[in-house]
Amino acid sequence: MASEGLTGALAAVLAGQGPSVQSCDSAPAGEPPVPVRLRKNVCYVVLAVFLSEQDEVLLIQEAKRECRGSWYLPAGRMEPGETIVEALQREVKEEAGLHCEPETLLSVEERGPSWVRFVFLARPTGGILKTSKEADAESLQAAWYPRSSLPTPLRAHDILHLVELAAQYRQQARHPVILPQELPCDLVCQRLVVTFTSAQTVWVLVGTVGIPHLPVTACGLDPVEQRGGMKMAILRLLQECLTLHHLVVEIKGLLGLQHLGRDHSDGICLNVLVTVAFRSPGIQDEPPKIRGENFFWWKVTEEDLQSQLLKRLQGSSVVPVNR
Ligand SMILES: C[C@@](O)(CCOP(=O)(O)OP(=O)(O)O)CC(=O)O
Ligand SMILES: [Mg+2]
Repeated sequence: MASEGLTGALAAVLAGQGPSVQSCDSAPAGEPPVPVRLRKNVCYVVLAVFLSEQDEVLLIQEAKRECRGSWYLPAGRMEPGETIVEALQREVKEEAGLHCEPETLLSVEERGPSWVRFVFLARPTGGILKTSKEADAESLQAAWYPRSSLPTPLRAHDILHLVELAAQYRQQARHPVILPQELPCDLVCQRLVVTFTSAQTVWVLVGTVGIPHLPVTACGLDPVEQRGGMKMAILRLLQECLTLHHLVVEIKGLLGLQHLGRDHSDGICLNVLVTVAFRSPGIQDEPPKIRGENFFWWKVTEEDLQSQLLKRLQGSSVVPVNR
């Protein structure tokens, strides 16, 4: 029988929130992971997609020598001490002249745990659009363009997919609003909602060290985990308790994001929905066996929680995490 705390934690994570990270259930071999420091061993980037009711996209013209004159979405590297939303609002003001509010996370992109980009759908809330008269080192100007005819050259074509994500979200929101929760964290880590479903029953993997909790895996900044991406930390934890070769593991995406930024707390915790299923198509009514004492399968029987979880699973109602 799960504790009330566990039910509350799962409900909070499904609502895009979540408890602050107390400890990790899995970490890279060797030295304990060092606290991350922005601009020292991690780089976080924020990027805003503004899509007007007239289906126009806000683009900025880059001033940097290496991409001068090319067009891109307002984006930039976070600075120590700021929250993710403060960084987004600063970059949009600097590059486009506008005040803004984030509507929701659209996507999280990673090139390993030391480079993570947070992509937001955002809306303008004031300010004056930057024209070429206000050109400076941050950007030459900003302008709205029809989504069907963006200017060239683009700094990089990766933004085309992001603009499409925004248009799809506007057309039909596939996931609830998900915004960063300001909670302290020292590492780049992932809290996992690992599920096994059979008929209309769903089990969730629970860590037993300390009080029962949703397991947390710390991401390493070593070359192996950099090359393998953030999924390596998830597979490492699962390998510690399950026999993966007869299972299919699917990392569905983000349920929530936790970061503080202030007080040198530069870590992030991604709350990630994961499914495990047996490779063999036979009907498996029970979840796969767990090795050791550090985890168990919790059958979610609380009706509302179970239906919320099944709904998220069936609809893949999560923010995509892409490499
Ligand atoms: C790194 C980017 O996602 C763009 C954001 O970084 P900038 O080069 O625009 O940084 P700032 O000078 O802080 O605005 C592009 C990439 O290749 O990742
Ligand atoms: Mg920039």
